Amino acid sequence: MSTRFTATVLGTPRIGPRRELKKAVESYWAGRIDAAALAAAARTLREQQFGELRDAGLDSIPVNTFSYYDHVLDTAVLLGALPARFDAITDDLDRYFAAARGNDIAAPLEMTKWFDTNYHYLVPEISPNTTFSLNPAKVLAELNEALALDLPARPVLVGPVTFLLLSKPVDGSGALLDRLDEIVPLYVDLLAQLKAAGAQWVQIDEPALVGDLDDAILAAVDRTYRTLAGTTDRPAMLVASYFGELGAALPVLAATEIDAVAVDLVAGKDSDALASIPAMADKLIVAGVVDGRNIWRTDLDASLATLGTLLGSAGSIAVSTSCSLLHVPYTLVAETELDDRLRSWLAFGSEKVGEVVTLAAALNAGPESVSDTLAASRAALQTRASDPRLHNDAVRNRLAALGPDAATRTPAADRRALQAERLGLPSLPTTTIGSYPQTSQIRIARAALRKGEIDQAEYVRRMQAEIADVIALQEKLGIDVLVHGEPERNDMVQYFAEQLDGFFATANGWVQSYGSRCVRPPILFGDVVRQHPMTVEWITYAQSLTSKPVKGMLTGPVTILAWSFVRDDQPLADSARQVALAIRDETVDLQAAGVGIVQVDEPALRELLPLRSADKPAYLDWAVGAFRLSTAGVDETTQIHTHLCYSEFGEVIGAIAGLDADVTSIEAARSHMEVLDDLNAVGFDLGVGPGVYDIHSPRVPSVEEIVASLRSALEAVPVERLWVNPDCGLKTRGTAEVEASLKNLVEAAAQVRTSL
Ligand SMILES: Nc1nc2c(c(=O)[nH]1)N[C@@H](CNc1ccc(C(=O)N[C@@H](CCC(=O)N[C@@H](CCC(=O)N[C@@H](CCC(=O)O)C(=O)O)C(=O)O)C(=O)O)cc1)CN2
Ligand code: MET
Ligand SMILES: [Zn+2]
Repeated sequence: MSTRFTATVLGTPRIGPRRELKKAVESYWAGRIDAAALAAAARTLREQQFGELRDAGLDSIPVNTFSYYDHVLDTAVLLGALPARFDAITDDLDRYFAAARGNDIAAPLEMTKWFDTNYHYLVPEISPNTTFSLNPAKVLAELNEALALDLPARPVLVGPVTFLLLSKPVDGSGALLDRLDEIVPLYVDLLAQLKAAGAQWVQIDEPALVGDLDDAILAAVDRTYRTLAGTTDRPAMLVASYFGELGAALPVLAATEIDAVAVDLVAGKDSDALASIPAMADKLIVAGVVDGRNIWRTDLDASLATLGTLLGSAGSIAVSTSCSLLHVPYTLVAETELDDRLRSWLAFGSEKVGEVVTLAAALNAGPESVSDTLAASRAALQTRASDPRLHNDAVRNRLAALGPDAATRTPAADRRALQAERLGLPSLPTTTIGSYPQTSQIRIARAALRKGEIDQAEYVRRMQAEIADVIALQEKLGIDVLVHGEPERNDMVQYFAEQLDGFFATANGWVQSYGSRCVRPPILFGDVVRQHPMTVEWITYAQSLTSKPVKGMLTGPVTILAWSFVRDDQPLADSARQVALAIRDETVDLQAAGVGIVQVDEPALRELLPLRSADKPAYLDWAVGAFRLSTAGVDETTQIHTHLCYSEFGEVIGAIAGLDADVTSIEAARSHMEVLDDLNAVGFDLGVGPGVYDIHSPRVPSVEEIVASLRSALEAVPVERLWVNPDCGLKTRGTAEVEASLKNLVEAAAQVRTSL
């Protein structure tokens, strides 16, 4: 077998340490730079990164983890599987971006969550007419680029089983695993080409195998990897899993001739199973002991112990991250405002690479060879465990004193009548989800405040002016329940985290969310305390400008946790109750300020759903409980709304009903209102606003199509329960298209009302 390596990572961030790729791609879209300039910017980023990984001491370096937009879209291109509607676009790059973002004639591919992360991939569409063909230009180019720098480059591919399981059958396609016979030969061909180009190793990612496995999937794994590993004309083959354990897929893979398996030893529990599989004895285990999903410094002693137990199970061991570093920021070096103690607890991307190298050195040359590093790590873990900021007795006592009724409201039917009387809304009330366009004016004002170029009073004046514009626009359009537009929020999670004790925010900790869009997940490190109201002044200001009701707008506890880096020293459920209490206090303050409707968004409810069925009920139980705790502090005349998006809701439909929110706005435009039937099936009988148009595209929906959506919704939901709203917030859209779309939405609601 080929030379074995000892230290690697499964993948890397790619947006650029200062979001250089985001800026280059957005400049290309805006026509400010050409394709050559974009390619040059991308190449510079890759070469910098390659150099850093090599200099850090990795002896196998992933390539082809770069992407202009998304690696699943790249895989669809690799396999010639873009839908025919993009065929007319002759330029490769423009066709690629059209598939990602849509254009005037063709809708983009759907976007959905990458397993249980906040990264979104584009869902390939496979129709009976899809004729797969191999387009290896990108992976070969990135391989050659790395080999030219004399790097131990390991091309990374999304595996055939995962690719098909993540794709969507369209135009009457049947089970997609049946299409393996068409794509496995392309992988065989590609493996030969990678070998000919000089690749010693290839990494084939099969994260879908950490989900529920049935016999069909296991048979597909067996068939695929017998074929792929059985070809002799190939590099050494690593099959990588992450985000959980391989479980039953592990012995199946081990029985094939693959050379190495990567296991996630942070999220999964494959280490015991590895020991009992004799076939592992001549393979390499790539042990994912450094957490690629979270930002805490690794307990190196514990990792060494884990590695030690694996030593007897395999031919050899390499140290790695649990998954790609795509999900963490580049480096702590960019965080200039952290206090030194906090900093010592953390490891971002480059620090994790350092941990991998240290662990590999300890394995190869003995722990003495890195004793100083091990000692520093131990000391940092100690200061973290003993830091007083981790515990707040007042919060813990408050939570302990809450009875079960703290999460229970008056029965929904009783609330409905009281709220109807208080709010006096027309039938089919119109509303929006919260945010209005985050214009560059708004972001520049925030940047100016940060740099001290304007003071807080000036910042408040500018945000109030934005709020006044948004209120005026909604009044002009004739919307019934108004929002303030969220201009003051850099992000719907970070905004709250910045004001809560127990969290800290990063200055440059950007992580790709989708395409060129990034987030800076806050870091939850201690008990959560709300020191002061977080939204009341903005909402009451907005309410002072109009006689229509303005919704208070909050983010729910599950979503705040899902989009943060969370503490790993207590169950997530406990953290959720602490955050819930802070949100609950905010709802009560909004109510006291006269606000009659409060929306508590939970777009990430589905995202945190565990990947294996056995773990799902316990999650849904605490998640629903935390939401209810956050919303049951108000009295029955206050109408609670929630909002859900970005997912297939099938598996969480029961939980949605369990939230007991008076009104739920839910993404539905792309799924054609099917979600309403699903809600009926679980006896859901509360208010619901199925999104009537897709906000992810700049296209303005016509009155007729919104009318058609509403009529189809009315087949599933009685008029008394139906609300009219877009699919999600409008922050990524332009002002002109928002105004045109909402005008049509109001008009459509009016037409349907008069026809009732
Ligand atoms: N956390 C989170 N996860 C989520 C979502 C979400 O809203 N939040 N929604 C879904 C994903 N959708 C998303 C939609 C939009 C953006 C998004 O627009 N991100 C912005 C950054 C938002 C932000 O933090 N803005 C800051 C900083 C903005 C900035 O770049 N400022 C410039 C200066 C101003 C300028 O030149 O524009 C700078 O610092 O250099 C602010 O407004 O203050 C971006 O990538 O551009 C992200 C995710 C699911 N996951
Ligand atoms: C990703 S869900 C977004 C909800 C939020 N209130 C908004 O409108 O932006
Ligand atoms: Zn949304």
